Amino acid sequence: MASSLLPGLLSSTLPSKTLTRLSLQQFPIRPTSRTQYPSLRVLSIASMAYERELSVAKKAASLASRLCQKVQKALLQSDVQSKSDKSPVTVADYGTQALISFVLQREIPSDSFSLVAEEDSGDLRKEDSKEILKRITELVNDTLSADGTYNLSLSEDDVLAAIDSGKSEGGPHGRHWVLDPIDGTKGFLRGDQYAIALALLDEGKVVLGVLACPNLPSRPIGEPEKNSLQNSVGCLFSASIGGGSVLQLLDGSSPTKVHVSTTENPAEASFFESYEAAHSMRDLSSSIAKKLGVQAPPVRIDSQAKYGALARGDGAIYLRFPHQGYREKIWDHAAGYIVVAEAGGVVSDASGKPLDFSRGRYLDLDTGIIVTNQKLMPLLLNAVREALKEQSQSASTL
Ligand SMILES: Nc1ncnc2c1ncn2[C@@H]1O[C@H](COP(=O)(O)O)[C@@H](OP(=O)(O)O)[C@H]1O
Ligand SMILES: [Mg+2]
Ligand SMILES: [Mg+2]
Ligand SMILES: [Mg+2]
Repeated sequence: MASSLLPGLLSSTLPSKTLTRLSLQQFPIRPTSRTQYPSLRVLSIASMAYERELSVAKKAASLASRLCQKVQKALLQSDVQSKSDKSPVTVADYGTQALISFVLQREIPSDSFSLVAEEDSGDLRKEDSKEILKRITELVNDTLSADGTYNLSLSEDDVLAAIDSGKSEGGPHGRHWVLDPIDGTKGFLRGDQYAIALALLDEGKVVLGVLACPNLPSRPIGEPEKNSLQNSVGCLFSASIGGGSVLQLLDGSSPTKVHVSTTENPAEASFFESYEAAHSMRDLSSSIAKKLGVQAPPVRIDSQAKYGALARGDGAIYLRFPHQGYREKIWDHAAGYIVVAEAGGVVSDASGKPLDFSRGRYLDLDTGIIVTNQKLMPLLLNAVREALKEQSQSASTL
């Protein structure tokens, strides 16, 4: 539980009077009101219940975006490490996890939640990681001090403890924050799309989610630039249960409700898949798209930015079919799931079952994940069924 998160962090590093509230004007911690979002409907009772958590999540993710942007601009070879599963991890993944864990711990009663997050500090505690830990600690402190909300500095031990507070197993009871500090690390390294993804599970259900996509243009993907407003880059999607999905720029401006594409015609629909060929079976996606009558070629984007783009109607379908044996983790989908669901979309496994985020750190899935609007889902499920049948028939004749 959270009382064991960041042991000693607050008491050991804070001057006693520094329990200040967050100050960023564009992401106030005070409950959002109708006057701030004049174009929005009054939020439902359910979403009001998580209003404070939502504003804390937005604040934490936007702070983390600044840290990531700084690292991405000046990425050093020494900023990148390889995890035991050979996947990449950078100072920005660790820095973001420490920063967000710290903000949650400061802003939300600490005995009321746990944190399920992707990274851990194992590699950073090794003798040859001293320099990298120093750099992460500097990054976190620079980001905090540039923001000015917290008048304090974290020690290296605080940073390690903050990262390790994300070891929770989650599960069906209580509240668990779910964090992917950088989703799409490979995209981040290429200078492409990535997302900071933070969601809250309450009694096993995703009740809010925030997706910060620092490299996502405000104009729809695939649409040419038209004017200077459309040239802005950096999107923050947020959603809470019953409250709809909102997109604003990362600088806090232009909050608007978003909705998934309403197209009923697969010939007009475009589909998203992973940029990384190793993350999803492209032959299978292409066979599904063909059966459905989709004309456009796949749009390949890294990270949960796909969920955000789909929530605002840039494309109508997202197909994800990992190779056999791969186990999906909850932090790769929780925030994206609620952003799409609250924008009117449907997210399910390949057999049409809803995703179950209550089973711990992994999703227990049937084959793959498919996302689209309510009208197209029955057609998509038929196409998936047929394509999977063909795939297994051709495998058995080999
Ligand atoms: N072989 C594989 N199959 C499917 N997903 C994989 C994978 N290897 C890594 N991933 C996951 O794919 C995520 C990126 O998703 P996408 O393909 O949509 O960009 C990675 O998140 P991280 O970058 O947070 O590690 C990682 O969890
Ligand atoms: Mg990773
Ligand atoms: Mg991820
Ligand atoms: Mg990640």
